[in-house]
Amino acid sequence: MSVNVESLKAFCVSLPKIELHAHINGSISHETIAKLRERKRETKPHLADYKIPENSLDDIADFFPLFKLIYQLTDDIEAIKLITKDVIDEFAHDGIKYLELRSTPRKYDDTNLKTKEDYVRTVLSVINEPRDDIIVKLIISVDRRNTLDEAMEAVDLAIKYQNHGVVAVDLCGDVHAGTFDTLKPAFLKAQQYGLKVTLHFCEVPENLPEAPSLLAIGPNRLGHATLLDEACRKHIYEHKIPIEICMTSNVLSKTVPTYEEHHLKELLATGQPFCICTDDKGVFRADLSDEYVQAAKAFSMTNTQLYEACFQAIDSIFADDSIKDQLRTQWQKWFDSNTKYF
Ligand SMILES: CNc1ncnc2c1ncn2[C@@H]1O[C@H](COP(=O)(O)O)[C@@H](O)[C@H]1O
Repeated sequence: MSVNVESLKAFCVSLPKIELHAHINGSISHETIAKLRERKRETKPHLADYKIPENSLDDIADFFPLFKLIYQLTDDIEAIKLITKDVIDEFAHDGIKYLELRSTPRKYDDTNLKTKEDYVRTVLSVINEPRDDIIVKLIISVDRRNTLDEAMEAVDLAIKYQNHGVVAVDLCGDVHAGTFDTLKPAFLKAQQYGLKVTLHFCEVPENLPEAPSLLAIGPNRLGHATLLDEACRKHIYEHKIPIEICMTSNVLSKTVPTYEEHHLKELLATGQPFCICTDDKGVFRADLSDEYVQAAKAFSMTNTQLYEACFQAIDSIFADDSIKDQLRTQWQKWFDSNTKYF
């Protein structure tokens, strides 16, 4: 099928969309990186020419070290405010109406970002700025490299700020590092306090042995779920656990060979719940509208199917039912006034 990519892209931008899997520090655009470099010109001259390298990954293992430099640019309160604001503005500009950002709290002795609580409060101060074009919530990430004490600290912050925009906790980080079982008590505590849980799941085959332990806690969503064995597939499908799909991230980090071979195909065919997401739109240089374009091209999705993909994702958000209802009304209104596309 030949597709007019320009009009497909315009449609995908105009489509009201939901983003549920976006790491703040991986989502920083090149324009914002330039602003960050400028801020640090005197204190960190070695970063004066820093750019996020393009198409540089031979393997997903090459991805995680990128943050050693990105974090040097985002190590103070003003930088965290700047990146959070710019990332939200960029998502809003791309037609996202509901956004769950996620981030791993950090602290530094030699900047004004003295505690992980400072980090969370700073991100929330921006997320909670009133605006009428987008709703934003926060998921607090626990890094696989964390000790249990560090994971508990992150979860305690999530609990403390649960009524101020935090909706869930996430397990993320270097897929070859750490073990879930070490961190599991922290996730169980989060659940006891009513927080939702999403877990990066089987991005690489080496994660399969711990998969039963991850599934046993009853996660509300899973990130990626790229390489499933039969037992995982059966569990996820029976429990209809929504999957956060990040196609460009998977293809560029080479955990999936091509868009056409992406496991979204199977979710579409079997009617499983999913949400198309960006993961790290700065590093992978693809907006959410681009991800919809890729899905449409790879799986010959019609405009109606793309709209339905966005609409069904509302069921998987972590905000409460009143927000879900509000979004469904907003989507329906958009649909009614955009019949030209269908
Ligand atoms: C490619 N797939 C992925 N798999 C696992 N973890 C990922 C990831 N992409 C990003 N992160 C996690 O998010 C952090 C950056 O954002 P924040 O500092 O938290 O805002 C990275 O350090 C990594 O731990």
